[in-house]
Amino acid sequence: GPTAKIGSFQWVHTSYNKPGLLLEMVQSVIPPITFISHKGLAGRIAVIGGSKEYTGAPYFAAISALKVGADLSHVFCTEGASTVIKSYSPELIVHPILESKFAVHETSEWLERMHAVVLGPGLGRDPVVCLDTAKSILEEVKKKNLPLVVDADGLFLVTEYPDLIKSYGKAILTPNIVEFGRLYEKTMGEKPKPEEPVLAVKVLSRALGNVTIVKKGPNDIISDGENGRFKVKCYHSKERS
Ligand SMILES: NC(=O)C1=CN([C@@H]2O[C@H](COP(=O)(O)OP(=O)(O)OC[C@H]3O[C@@H](n4cnc5c(N)ncnc54)[C@H](OP(=O)(O)O)[C@@H]3O)[C@@H](O)[C@H]2O)[C@@H](O)CC1
Ligand SMILES: Nc1ncnc2c1ncn2[C@@H]1O[C@H](COP(=O)(O)OP(=O)(O)OP(=O)(O)O)[C@@H](O)[C@H]1O
Repeated sequence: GPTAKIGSFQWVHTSYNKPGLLLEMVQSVIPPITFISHKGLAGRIAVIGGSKEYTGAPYFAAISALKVGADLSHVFCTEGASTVIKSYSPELIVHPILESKFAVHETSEWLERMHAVVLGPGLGRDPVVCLDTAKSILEEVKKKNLPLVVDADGLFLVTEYPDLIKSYGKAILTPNIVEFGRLYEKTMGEKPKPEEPVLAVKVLSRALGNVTIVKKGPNDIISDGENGRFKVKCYHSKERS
């Protein structure tokens, strides 16, 4: 299939046959540099995640947003994670508010200015922080109609309450094989059939009202239940990123 080189990774996009299409798609999302733009216009990202135990995952999500071109990256985490994440990088803006009783309100005010949200990396599964606060924050994200990526413990939350994400067209779920299996079983009432991995992703996406699912693995399988069903194969060293 056609290939495009991005950094040291080579991606093969298997269902489109036009050479260079992926590169064109990437170019189309890069904003032009002009003299009238200012810091923030190329992307303000919110990462909801980070707990006493897990500080790496939210850091990587937030710093990756900056590395691919966003201007500002905020992390909304617990007190215990905050100083650690701040000291990984002076570039991140870190709000230690997830345990505050005003967490939802305060986060929601910040969300007014955000362009996209990532929910779940390193969030943990605390009944209050994850199942209560993060749940309410997800509702706020939906009210504001913001693009949303749900990963890690955000997927745990969504597996507890699949209706939370149902038919939210701006959601992208990024389960690994284990997270996918749990969400599939909860939603479909049976385990996914391993012999039909692509169909399983499509079926789950449909059952959740066509949210986009990126099932990670040796082949990432991406589907919105209808169009653009494809596999992305990633050729690089076995060391993963
Ligand atoms: N540095 C940080 O801040 C990070 C923070 N993170 C945080 O960690 C927390 C727990 O997340 P988790 O994935 O370890 O636990 P869970 O979902 O219970 O699964 C455990 C079971 O699933 C299996 N298994 C797992 N992955 C698999 C795979 N890809 N492919 C195949 N099998 C796989 C695994 O099998 P095993 O390897 O033991 O054989 C085991 O049986 C969560 O709070 C998250 O936010 C992480 O996101 C990482 C970095
Ligand atoms: N067996 C594999 N061989 C090569 N690359 C893989 C393999 N499995 C996963 N990957 C790559 O690693 C990425 C993350 O998939 P993985 O299954 O490790 O998810 P994860 O456990 O949620 O990891 P992370 O928390 O780092 O996102 C995939 O998108 C893919 O690019």
